[in-house]
Amino acid sequence: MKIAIIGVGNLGYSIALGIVGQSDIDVESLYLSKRNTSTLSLFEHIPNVTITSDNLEAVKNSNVIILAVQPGQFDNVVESIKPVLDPKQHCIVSAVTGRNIEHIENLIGKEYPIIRSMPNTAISVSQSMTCLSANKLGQENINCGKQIFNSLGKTLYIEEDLMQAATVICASGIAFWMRLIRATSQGAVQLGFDAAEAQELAMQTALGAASLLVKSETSHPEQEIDKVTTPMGCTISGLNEMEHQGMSSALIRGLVKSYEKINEIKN
Ligand SMILES: NC(=O)C1=CN([C@@H]2O[C@H](COP(=O)(O)OP(=O)(O)OC[C@H]3O[C@@H](n4cnc5c(N)ncnc54)[C@H](OP(=O)(O)O)[C@@H]3O)[C@@H](O)[C@H]2O)C=CC1
Ligand SMILES: O=C(O)[C@@H]1CCC=N1
Repeated sequence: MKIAIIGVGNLGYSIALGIVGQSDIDVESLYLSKRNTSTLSLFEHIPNVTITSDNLEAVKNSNVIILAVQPGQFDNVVESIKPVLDPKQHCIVSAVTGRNIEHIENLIGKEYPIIRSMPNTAISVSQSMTCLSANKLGQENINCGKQIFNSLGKTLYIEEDLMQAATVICASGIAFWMRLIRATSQGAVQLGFDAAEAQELAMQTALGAASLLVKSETSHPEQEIDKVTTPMGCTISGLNEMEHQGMSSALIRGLVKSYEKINEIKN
């Protein structure tokens, strides 16, 4: 694959890190394009990686075009690369929030494979949960997206009308889980651990909890909770207090609030 990432900011940079750190993807070349390339020095001496501020050069020399600019920058960027787009050469993979497939087709035409993707920043460590949807040609070429995103975590193909919800759960979800881990660290410091120890305890326990579900056959959180909550013990006391304080409710309401906000972004 010859890949171009157009817009190498928070997300594009994470995708680039994932791609260069992953030997499972057969990448012949990787173009990283943004206006100010000084932030890309980490990639300077990596074989097959070209850093450029020329989007047209990146697109001409690639066949998978990953778009990772801000929604407000998207239309101008797509219009500017349109003259060098070729439906026989290019598969378009957009990671841009709130710009749906119909919108992209209206900009470039229906004759392109278009894959809409929603990765998260854990793609930099090959642990993204990436949701994908596609137009008809994109579905026929879905392997070009799956080859990349399956190597950098897991993928789920979804109907496009679930993409906003997927963004909240998976992409914003990184921030939500970080805050839960941070709050656990703060509690651990109050209970006597130093900051570094506290973070290690919080991180590894979060990883362990998720791994139990990923690896077990039963895969239901409440079954794992039952194993830990000794009758009249400390776990159930703490857990019930958290629920009295609205933990599940706060999380669900936060997810719904994010969803309401993302739906305010106009196509
Ligand atoms: N951050 C996240 O976790 C996630 C973000 N997203 C989506 O990904 C998209 C990008 O988000 P994020 O990475 O946070 O945003 P950033 O602002 O960090 O990145 C956007 C990048 O685009 C570059 N850019 C802007 N204009 C151009 C242009 N004309 N040509 C080439 N590059 C350009 C900017 O660099 P420069 O100014 O140097 O050109 C910048 O590095 C958004 O649509 C967001 O909704 C999706 C999932 C997760
Ligand atoms: O917060 C946002 O709007 C974007 C979409 C998902 C992650 N960042």
